[in-house]
Amino acid sequence: MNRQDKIIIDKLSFRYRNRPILEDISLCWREKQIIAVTGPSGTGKSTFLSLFNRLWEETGDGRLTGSIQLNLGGGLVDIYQRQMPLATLRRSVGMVFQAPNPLPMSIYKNITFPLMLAGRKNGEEMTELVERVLTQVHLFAEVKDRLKSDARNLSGGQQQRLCLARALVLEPKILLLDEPTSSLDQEACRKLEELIVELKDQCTILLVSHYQDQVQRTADLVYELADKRLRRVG
Ligand SMILES: Nc1ncnc2c1ncn2[C@@H]1O[C@H](COP(=O)(O)OP(=O)(O)OP(=O)(O)O)[C@@H](O)[C@H]1O
Repeated sequence: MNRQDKIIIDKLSFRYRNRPILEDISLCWREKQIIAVTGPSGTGKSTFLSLFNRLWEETGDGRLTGSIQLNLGGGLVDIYQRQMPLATLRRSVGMVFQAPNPLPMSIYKNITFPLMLAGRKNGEEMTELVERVLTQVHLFAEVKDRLKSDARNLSGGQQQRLCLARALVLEPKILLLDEPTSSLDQEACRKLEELIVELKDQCTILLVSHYQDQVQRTADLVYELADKRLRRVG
C-alpha cells in the first residue's frame, strides 16, 4: 500500500472544556473502505466524525491534540495545520447527518448549490452533474419530472438520498455518515445501505451506526468507542 493511500490518525485526543472525550488514539486506515464506529450513546461517536471536517470548531468549546492526515488530492496533509483552508477541507470531506436536511430550495438547486459555492457556474455542466449524482443515488427516475419543486416535499428516504447526492457532487475523498438511516423505514434503510456499499469504490466512508446488523452488512472494519478509546471489534 502506498503511503498516500492512507488515513493516519496520530496520538489524537479531544476534550470539551474539562471533559475528555477521546484519548490518545492512533490508527492507520487504507482508503476506499467502510469504517464503522459503534458504541454506547454519548461516548463521542459524532464528535469523532466531526474531527475529520473540523465541524466541532463551529459548535463546541473543544480542544484537540495530535493529528489527522488525509490525502485530499495532493498527498497526505495534516488537516489541522494552520494553512489548511476550511473550505478546501470541507469540499473533500462530505457529511450526511442523522435527519435529512435538504436546503429550502428545489431538488435541482440542492445539488447545484455546493457547486456554485465552489465556484462552478457552467449551466450545462451543472445539469449533467445533477443527473449523474441523482442517478448514482437511485433517485433520478423518481424525481426527474419535478426537479424544480421544493426538496422538502420529498419523502424521508428520498430526502436522505438527495442529501447524499449533494455530498457526492463535490466528489469527496471521505464521506462522514452519522446514523444516516435512523430516521428511515426498513425499505429506505436497506436501499441506503446498498448505496453506501456501492460508494466505497469512490471514497472512504466513516459510518457511525448503533445498528449492529447494519454494521455487519456494510462495514469492512468495525470499531467500538468506549472509555475514550476506539477498539477494533470486527
Ligand atoms: N458542543 C459540545 N460542547 C460540549 N459538550 C458536547 C458538545 N457536543 C457533544 N458534547 C458532549 O460530548 C459527549 C459525546 O457526545 P457525542 O454526540 O459525540 O456522542 P455520541 O456517541 O455520538 O452519542 P449518541 O450515540 O447519543 O448520538 C456527550 O456527553 C455530549 O454531551
